[in-house]
Amino acid sequence: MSDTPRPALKRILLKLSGEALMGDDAFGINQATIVRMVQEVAEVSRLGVQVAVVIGGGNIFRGVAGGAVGMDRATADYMGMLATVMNALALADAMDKQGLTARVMSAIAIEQVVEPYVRPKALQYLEEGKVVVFAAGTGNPFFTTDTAAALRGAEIGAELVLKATKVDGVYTADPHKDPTATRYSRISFDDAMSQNLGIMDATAFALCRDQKLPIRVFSIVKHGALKRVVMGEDEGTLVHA
Ligand SMILES: Nc1ncnc2c1ncn2[C@@H]1O[C@H](COP(=O)(O)OP(=O)(O)OP(=O)(O)O)[C@@H](O)[C@H]1O
Ligand SMILES: O=c1ccn([C@@H]2O[C@H](COP(=O)(O)O)[C@@H](O)[C@H]2O)c(=O)[nH]1
Repeated sequence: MSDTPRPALKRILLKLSGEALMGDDAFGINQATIVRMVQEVAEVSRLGVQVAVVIGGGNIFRGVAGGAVGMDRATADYMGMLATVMNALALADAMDKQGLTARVMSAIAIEQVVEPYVRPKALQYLEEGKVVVFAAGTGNPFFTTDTAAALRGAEIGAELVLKATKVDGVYTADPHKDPTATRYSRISFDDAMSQNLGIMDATAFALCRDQKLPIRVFSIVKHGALKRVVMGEDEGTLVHA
């Protein structure tokens, strides 16, 4: 019998920040960065963990920014959702190149480009060991891909939502703005919401809280951090019920 450590999780929902895809660039997708991120995903997928991904779009377009310059907010949000479809296609392409089998499923019907989100089909792909990339967020304006991650995570019965971002956890304040901010190793949903911690939106926190679906926030920039989370090691911040 092998004594190789086994993953602590069977099925995860990984939220990848769109902004993290930029690497050190000003916008868009940095090729070396996406390849490195996909290597980390491939490592946990090959351990037998079922991986579903929700990808953000902040590296290409944010509806709230479009709204701020006078564009109709809902129209701007649809543009933001389409931006996540572009990221999802790039991610799936990079996954296929690394020997993973990826399937992109969109919350908005664009069937010539990607298949629509159908829950039983997504579950089937996960059981088959394919990586499912959920594109177009929730399919509704006025939401975010963090909320899509909470929603899809609950729908597929993920044990944990992993928010992979540029910071290494939840801080007392935005660490990019307040250098004195300190990191929590764990925090309850109620405390995160009552303190208005901007790492995720309140809708995402509330949905995960109600569904008793914990979130772990960790750095996708830190090599090996994703695997450490999957192996049940202490990494980043746990947000719990
Ligand atoms: N209390 C906090 N703790 C940690 N980070 C925080 C906090 N408040 C705000 N932030 C900011 O939240 C950012 C993380 O958000 P991130 O870019 O991953 O989310 P996102 O907006 O969903 O991403 P994207 O839209 O690019 O997919 C961090 O880079 C950090 O600057
Ligand atoms: O369910 C959703 C998800 C996203 N949007 C719009 O897309 C952009 C990009 O998503 P991020 O979560 O910011 O990465 C977002 O700003 C919204 O404009 C949406 O409308 N509905």
